[in-house]
This record gives sequence, C-alpha cells and structure tokens, in this order.
Amino acid sequence: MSAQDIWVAPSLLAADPLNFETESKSVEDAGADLHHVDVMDGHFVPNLTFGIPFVKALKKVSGIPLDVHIMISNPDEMAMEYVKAGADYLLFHVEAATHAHRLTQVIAEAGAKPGLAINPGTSLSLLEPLLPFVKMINVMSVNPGFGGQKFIRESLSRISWLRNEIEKRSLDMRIQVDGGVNKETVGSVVEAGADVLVAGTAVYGASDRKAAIELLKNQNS
Ligand SMILES: O=C(CO)[C@@H](O)[C@H](O)COP(=O)(O)O
Ligand SMILES: [Fe+2]
Repeated sequence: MSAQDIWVAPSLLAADPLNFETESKSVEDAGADLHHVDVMDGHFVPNLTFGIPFVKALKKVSGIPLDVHIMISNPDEMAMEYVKAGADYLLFHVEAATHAHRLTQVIAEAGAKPGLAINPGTSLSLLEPLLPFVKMINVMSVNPGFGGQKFIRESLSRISWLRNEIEKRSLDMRIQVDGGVNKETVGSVVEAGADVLVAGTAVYGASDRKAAIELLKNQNS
C-alpha cells in the first residue's frame, strides 16, 4: 500500500484539553487526514470525555473531516445527534447497538459515513452481515476507555481477516486500527492491511508532530 493511501487520524484524547482549537489546527498543519474524536460516556467505558457540543464546536473550526468514535451504551438513541453535530464518519460499537443494521442505514441516510468499532474480545463474526453497509471498521487494538495503552498484538490477525473479506467481497471501505499505534507497531499494522491509523500519544505526544505523522504514513521507523 502506498504512503498516500494511508490516512492518519490523531486522537484528540491526547491533546491539551485547555487548547483544543490550537491543538487541532497544529495536527491539520502537520498533515493529519481526519480528527479522531473519542466520545466516552462513563458507562460503556470507564471514562468520560467529549459530547455533542464539543463535536459541534470542533466542526466549526476544523479544516478536515471528523472521525467520531462513540463509545457509548445507547448508540441507537444518540448516534444521530453526533451526525447532526457534524460527524463525517460516525463509528459506533457493535457490542452496544441493539439494531446495528438499522443504525448504519439511519446514519447513511442522514449524510454521514457509517462505521463500526469492535473490541479486542468480540468475535469478528458479528461484523460479517454488516460489512456491505459501512465505510469504515475500527479494529480496537486496546480495550477502549483510555489513550496511551499497549498495542494488543493479536489484533493483527483480526485486521488481516478483515482485509481479506474486503478484497474477497470487493467492498468499498477502510480499516482503522485504534490503540497503541506508534513507530514500533505501525509497520505490522499496515502490513496486516489497515489504512487508517488512529494515533493519540504518537502524534500529540510528539515534539515534532509533522515528523510523527510522516513516520506513520511511511512506516520508516
Ligand atoms: O478509542 C480510543 C481509546 O478508547 C483511542 O482512540 C485512543 O485515544 C488512542 O490513543 P493512543 O493509544 O494512540 O494513545
Ligand atoms: Fe478511538
């Protein structure tokens, strides 16, 4: 896969919370393709982060699409609110949705790109019937809830399985990997078939964010 095919989506979870506007601009200037927004409800995951007003405010100042990852217990009820707030990609957890198929349709009809996220301990078989209806799958490579965790290596075979399904079924979708992506893990992640790299610590935590994004895109660690 060539460097220009790889998208980097810095996770705002690792940005300075007192300066989100300047932080988001700094990664745009550094070459980010998407802003990854980790919405956590303190219920589906043991942490509480951004909500609808944040997405709405970010949308007003953002120069790149918003990749909104909702880690919430009630996506069936709330997903549309995040679409209305400005999510370009809206990814909900397959473990949390009651009517996942219906939700992908509702999101698409509202003009956003539907996506699914899946936890490390969830069977990939849950994704199978839903693949034709989404534009992005988020393969969680840590348990959701916090940034800065260690990459779970078993995620690599899950990414490969998904890449194989996409090719076999000629699907138009991307695979994002989320959690512990950095200069040590990025090579194997891309080799396994991911083409959207979510990176919080590895981008926002870097002294040179442009170099950090370039390194992820080119995997030249
Ligand atoms: O969704 C999540 C965590 O639940 C992620 O998006 C993390 O925010 C990624 O952070 P790093 O592991 O890259 O620091
Ligand atoms: Fe995320």
